Amino acid sequence: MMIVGAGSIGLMYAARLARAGISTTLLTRTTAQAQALREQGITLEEKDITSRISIKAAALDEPFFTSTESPNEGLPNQQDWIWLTVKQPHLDDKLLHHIARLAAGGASVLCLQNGIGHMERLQAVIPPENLYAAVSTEGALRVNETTVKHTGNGLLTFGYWSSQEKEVKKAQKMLLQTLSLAGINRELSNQMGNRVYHKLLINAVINPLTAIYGVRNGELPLNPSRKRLMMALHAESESVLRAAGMQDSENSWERLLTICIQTAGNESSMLRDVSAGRSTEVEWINGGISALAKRLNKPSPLNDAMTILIKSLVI
Ligand SMILES: NC(=O)C1=CN([C@@H]2O[C@H](COP(=O)(O)OP(=O)(O)OC[C@H]3O[C@@H](n4cnc5c(N)ncnc54)[C@H](OP(=O)(O)O)[C@@H]3O)[C@@H](O)[C@H]2O)C=CC1
Ligand SMILES: CC(C)(CO)C(=O)C(=O)O
Repeated sequence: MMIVGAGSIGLMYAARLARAGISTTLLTRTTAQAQALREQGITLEEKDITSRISIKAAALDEPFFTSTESPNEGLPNQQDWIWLTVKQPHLDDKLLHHIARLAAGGASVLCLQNGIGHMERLQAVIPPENLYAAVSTEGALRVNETTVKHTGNGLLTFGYWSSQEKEVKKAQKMLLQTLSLAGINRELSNQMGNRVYHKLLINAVINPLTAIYGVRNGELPLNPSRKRLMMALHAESESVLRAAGMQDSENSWERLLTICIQTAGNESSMLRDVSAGRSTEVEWINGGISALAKRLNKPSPLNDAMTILIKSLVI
């Protein structure tokens, strides 16, 4: 396994895979983080136990990964999986180029981003039979360069991004087995577009509103005015996503409220980004819904407003 992006989700999955004895390499942005990981391993904080796990790590632009003299040396092969665990704003042309190069030997690419828009960009550089979308409901929070907290158990759902691809390949079976060996709850889906839309609907409501009001997920529906705004944003987003092809969205409002309760103590990722002054994923969440609405000739005033409001909070 090769995991690109040693943040919350990348460190959490890398630690659990490596702990199960699965060969795992973390590819970081900085050489300093790769060196710290090589020296100290990953400290994984779980509910009852904290463990230290040795890990292989390198910076993505270290000579080993960028060499043009022996371009295929050390690169992943057809049996391997490359997990992409960076955030949406990180996925620039340079990183896409790196990913394409890493995957040139036929490795499968698993993309764990929330929001929409990234898969279309990856589709331009990765063949459809090797490109997978994933939706994770696990919770993870990076404490520092080598320490991560596993904040909530969940499920990793993955499957081909292209609906044309049907064959269950050896690589998928291998990943299912590997995840099971690592104690990671997982399922294979042939409806990833739909899964991505369902997660998007949740993120489009909880993330911007918790960030604007500065509240944890559980507090959001407790105030009646905030709850009315949640309902209106949910109705608009659901209507756009249904028009775009989302299925099985009955009871999605109740599901949204259940997630607020299940993750009551969480600060949403957007609230955390805004508080830390980092760029957010709003452009790929509410901005993604606005872009779909525009394409479908539908109005999306609330999603448009969320995008502007969140962007104005991070200068
Ligand atoms: N955290 C969670 O619980 C969940 C997150 N997700 C989704 O997963 C994705 C990742 O989230 P999360 O882990 O929280 O984000 P983080 O910001 O914690 O991690 C992103 C990591 O990507 C690294 N990165 C950025 N650019 C590059 C690059 N060019 N090369 C290598 N690494 C790079 C960053 O490095 P640096 O720090 O050095 O800049 C950082 O370590 C997001 O789309 C999020 O929505 C989905 C479900 C749950
Ligand atoms: C589901 C939710 C809202 C949990 O916090 C999330 O995915 C996020 O914070 O990005």
